[in-house]
Amino acid sequence: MTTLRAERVTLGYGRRPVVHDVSLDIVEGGVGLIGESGSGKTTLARAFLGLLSPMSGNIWYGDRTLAKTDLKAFRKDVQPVFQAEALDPRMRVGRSIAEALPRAARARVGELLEQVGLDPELAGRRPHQLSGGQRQRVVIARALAVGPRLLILDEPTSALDVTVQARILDLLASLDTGRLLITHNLAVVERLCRTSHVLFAGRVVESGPTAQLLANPAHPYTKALRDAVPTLGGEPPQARGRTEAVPAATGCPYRLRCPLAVAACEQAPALREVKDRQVACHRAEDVLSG
Ligand SMILES: Nc1ncnc2c1ncn2[C@@H]1O[C@H](COP(=O)(O)OP(=O)(O)OP(=O)(O)O)[C@@H](O)[C@H]1O
Repeated sequence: MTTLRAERVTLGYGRRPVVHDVSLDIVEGGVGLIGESGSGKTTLARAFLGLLSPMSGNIWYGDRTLAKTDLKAFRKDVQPVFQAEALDPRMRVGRSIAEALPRAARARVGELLEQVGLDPELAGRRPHQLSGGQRQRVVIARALAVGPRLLILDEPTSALDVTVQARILDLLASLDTGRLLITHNLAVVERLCRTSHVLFAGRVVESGPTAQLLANPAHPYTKALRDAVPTLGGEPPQARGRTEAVPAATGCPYRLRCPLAVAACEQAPALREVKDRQVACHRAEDVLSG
């Protein structure tokens, strides 16, 4: 797999950086980006798609930076899968898919619909005449039309109910493309991504193998995210720290919310290796053993 890689990337809008010094490889087995709203997930995804240039650092595709890559070929290799609402409401879905195909290959629409588990007859419908799950399958078929090596998926199932979501996840898991998946749904990363990165306030605070990271978090924020997932019939999640607190401007950005914050947290922690993780927390060992 040709790797797509961010190297010490800072990204922003105008002159305001919102993603800071992030390094991240899209490796085999799927990579998840987890974090709350506003943490910078979509901004990073836009940079990986070549839609936003870094303020500093580089995005590499194989041995070239995106600035020096043939973007036409790159856009065939790396395809976005966004939410189904992005489909043109006036266009028949078959035409939406055909638009992504080279002229000579337009007959492949039916085949692509079948590949994502849809009846080719549905090509003549408009998006509002399909269910939410069917629309999401159309979005996936459209992304697959150009034969991509890598999919960049932004909340691909968040608008769907749980059973439909499960079937879309089965479909995505069956595809032989690489993937970068953005979500706040931990069950989704667990299913589709072997490696995950947790973003807080535009910084990676923890990276590692998804299963271990969720079973035994090393950063208090990962732990809070995991513990906030309600379980049927389980204890309600306990309030830890102040969830409404804005990121701190100096020191550890999480310290105003963190129940474990100590004086040392006024100094920003660097990402460091702790067991099978990279974690930016002075108290990672305490979190792991806690
Ligand atoms: N086009 C834009 N212009 C200016 N600021 C922006 C723009 N898009 C995003 N931002 C800001 O950048 C920060 C990160 O936003 P981003 O959309 O990447 O977060 P996110 O983690 O994807 O959030 P969500 O889960 O809500 O989509 C936020 O503070 C947001 O307000």
